[in-house]
Amino acid sequence: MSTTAEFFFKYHGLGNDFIVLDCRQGGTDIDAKFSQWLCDRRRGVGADGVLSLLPSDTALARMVVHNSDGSIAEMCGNGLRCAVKYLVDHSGEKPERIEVETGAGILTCMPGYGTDGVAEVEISMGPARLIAPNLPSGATGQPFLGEAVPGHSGLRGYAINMGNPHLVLLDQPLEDASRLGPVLERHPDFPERTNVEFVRVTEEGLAAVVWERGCGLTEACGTGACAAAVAAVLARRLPADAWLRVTLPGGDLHIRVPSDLSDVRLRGPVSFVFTGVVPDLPGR
Ligand SMILES: N[C@H](CCC[C@H](N)C(=O)O)C(=O)O
Repeated sequence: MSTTAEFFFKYHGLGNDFIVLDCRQGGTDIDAKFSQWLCDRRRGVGADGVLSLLPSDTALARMVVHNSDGSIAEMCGNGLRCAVKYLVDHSGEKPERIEVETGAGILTCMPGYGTDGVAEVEISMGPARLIAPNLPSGATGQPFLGEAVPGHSGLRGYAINMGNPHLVLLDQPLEDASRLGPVLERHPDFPERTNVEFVRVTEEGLAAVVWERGCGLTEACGTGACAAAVAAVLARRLPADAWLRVTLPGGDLHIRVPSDLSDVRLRGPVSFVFTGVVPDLPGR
């Protein structure tokens, strides 16, 4: 099924790249096959995901996140920053804040402006959730913090949910991401699969590599950076209520974790790349 969007708009946040489709007029989203094709870096446009913007009764738009494997994610931090740049730059206005409906709730986004429209976006990401119901601790309503990952006794993980699931491995070598990421993404105690963060605590904050659910290794991951910072604060390795720098392969994101975990903040740059005409899916 194609979409009611006539044009696509390509953006990235630190190299985590997305195709934005504005479907608010016709209201028709794409299906898994169409998003897989659009994301194909040889046969399609190429991206880590597709962000469909649909009508919303409660916000400027509802954002649906399609991973490059065609699966749907509840939330995407870098993607929401890209969607905000599209929505604001095409509005003819320069609002201080806008609201977007996501799978993690209605989130408030604060654009920062440069010479070419929105240059940076801060997002109020909402709370970090700590209960992973299928992990052993989840059955008793306890958080999974720094415990041995079932079936991987040498790994200690933090299950942090930012609307989407994350398994954070503090002090795990970043170079293990391509080997261990695909195994842990499909860990049986994460029936919806999970994103996996490999994190080193540094003087300035964190260094992280993320194996993303439904995408694989990416240059950056907004919700992953938030989950990594929450884990480091809970482990008392970094301070709460302070802006922390998370260095990813594509660059730096800044995260602020409140001591009550109620409203995690994500801030980072966003770039427009190009636009094009949405063709019908070949062979359909
Ligand atoms: N692959 C993720 C969605 C995109 C998250 C990431 N790109 C971000 O910036 O938060 C998932 O399935 O949960």
